[in-house]
Amino acid sequence: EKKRVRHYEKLRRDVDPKVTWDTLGELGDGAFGKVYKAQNRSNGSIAAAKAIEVRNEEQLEDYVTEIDILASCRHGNIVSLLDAIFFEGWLWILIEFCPGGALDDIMLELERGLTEQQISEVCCQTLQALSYLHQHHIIHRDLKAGNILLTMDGQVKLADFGVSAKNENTLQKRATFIGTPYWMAPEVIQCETSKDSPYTTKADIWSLGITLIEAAETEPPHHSLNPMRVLLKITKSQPPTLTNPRVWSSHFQDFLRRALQKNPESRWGAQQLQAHPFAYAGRDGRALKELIAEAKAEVTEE
Ligand SMILES: COc1ccc(Nc2ncnc(-c3cccnc3Nc3cc(NC(=O)c4cccc(C(F)(F)F)c4)ccc3C)n2)cc1
Repeated sequence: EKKRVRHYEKLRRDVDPKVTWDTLGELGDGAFGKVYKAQNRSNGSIAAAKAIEVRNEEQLEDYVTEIDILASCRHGNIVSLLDAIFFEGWLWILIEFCPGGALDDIMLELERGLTEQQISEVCCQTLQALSYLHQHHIIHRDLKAGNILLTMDGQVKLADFGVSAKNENTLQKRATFIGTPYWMAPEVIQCETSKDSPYTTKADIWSLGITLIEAAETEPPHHSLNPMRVLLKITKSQPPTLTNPRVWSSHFQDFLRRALQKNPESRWGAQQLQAHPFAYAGRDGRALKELIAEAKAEVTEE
């Protein structure tokens, strides 16, 4: 019968990506397909390009949600969509290239955590991205240092390299293969059905708290436990705190207390936390610029 071909506003069809984009080299081989660095032949802009093999229209539908979210998110602290092309069974998603890479890779490179000033700058800019997403009723669901990208001038760009499509129906599929649970909020693990779904925007705030501990200590709490044990630990234990509180300010510790409330109702929201002194101190941005310079310098030294 006639193949149903839907039209998606942001998706170009039957255009060979090679006509617009020149692939420069591989960026990594993700679980879903290959990721390349690519340059736009006409304006020279650099992109990260994900190529996914799509067997049929219904599988394409899953990925279109990700493209819709990326296309609708216009914010300085969220990665922006440069192009999306479906050509000869391959879906190409191209977003602005962030030369600094992901925050977890930067900590691996430097073999150390961030300073408190650098953490407050990550906190301030990530909160702005979360505020924007939450105002648009989008929940990230997988916030961690591995999904925080940096530009050369120390700007945070929130990304999501996890399984694509951030929508309810894949939530079920997602639920079957739960990602790494270290950053998961207790209510998400307990699937407490608050109203319609276990997730509320507050789940991202818990993950932000865990991500800031990760930025301070290079690993999230309970990182030595296996994923199954972590689910129990998170739901049973008191909220995690910094291992060595003496080396951190009371503002940082108070911020974590507000974000790592086990009851989502008493957990502060993104807007509220943006006014917290710890996030407010991170408005500057210079400390992150130094972090990138160091990480990049290390690479050239090798
Ligand atoms: C190893 O060294 C590096 C150095 C620089 C970079 N820079 C970079 N810059 C931009 N993107 C990437 C990237 C790397 C691996 C896989 N995907 C990447 N970006 C990407 C992200 C997405 N999707 C999202 O980020 C996304 C999807 C759903 C929701 C959201 C959000 F909610 F955050 F808006 C974001 C789609 C397509 C691509 C190519 N990587 C990466 C590794």
